[in-house]
Amino acid sequence: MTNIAFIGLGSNMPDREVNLYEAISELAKSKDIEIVNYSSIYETDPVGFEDQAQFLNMVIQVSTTLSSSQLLKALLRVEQDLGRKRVIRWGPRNIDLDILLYNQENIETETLIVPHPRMHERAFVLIPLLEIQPTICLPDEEQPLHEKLEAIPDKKGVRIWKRKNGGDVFALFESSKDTPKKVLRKS
Ligand SMILES: Nc1ncnc2c1ncn2[C@@H]1O[C@H](COP(=O)(O)OP(=O)(O)OP(=O)(O)O)[C@@H](O)[C@H]1O
Ligand SMILES: Nc1nc2c(c(=O)[nH]1)N=C(CO)CN2
Repeated sequence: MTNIAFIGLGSNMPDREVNLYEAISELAKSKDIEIVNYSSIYETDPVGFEDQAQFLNMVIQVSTTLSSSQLLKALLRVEQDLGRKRVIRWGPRNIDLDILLYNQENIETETLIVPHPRMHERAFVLIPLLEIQPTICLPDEEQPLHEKLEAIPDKKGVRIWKRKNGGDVFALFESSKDTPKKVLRKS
């Protein structure tokens, strides 16, 4: 069975762009995960714990044969492989991967809550998610998510960093070499 999930990515430790690229590249290597769409990259003001560097955030859409718990394990493994260290809750991280939505299921286990419990109050999640899927709703909800975004007072804290080029590839530029790295081909 093929499942559709939306994953939120964030990084606020250098090199932020490369961290996002490497996480996406690691996920794309899995035979069980196909990346089918992705947002632009946004630079965002930290929320929750504000005394830290600005983040780069984006959202990707995946098609996967993994269950939600297997997908979480895969995300945690990528975070581990990229050397993520948890010091302060909501503090600086080189990479953070969150399952935002998994099919249109409500999931609650000891280790996994989907939809992500804070996504509806985070412009840094909703703006890239709605870029991919403008009419998306939370499971069992009539209200489209864009209406929840309109209710979030401060959206200034989310600014385009690298617009998805709309072509058939999403090109990330390494800050040093400035050579595009083809990360994904849109299916
Ligand atoms: N939807 C989800 N996506 C990812 N992790 C989740 C989710 N729901 C629960 N978790 C659990 O949260 C744990 C801690 O996640 P993490 O330290 O990355 O939180 P955070 O990203 O800093 O904060 P937030 O959850 O507010 O984004 C993970 O080990 C995982 O077991
Ligand atoms: N702008 C921004 N702020 C955050 C972020 C994030 O990804 N972007 N992640 C957090 C914990 O998951 C807490 N605060």
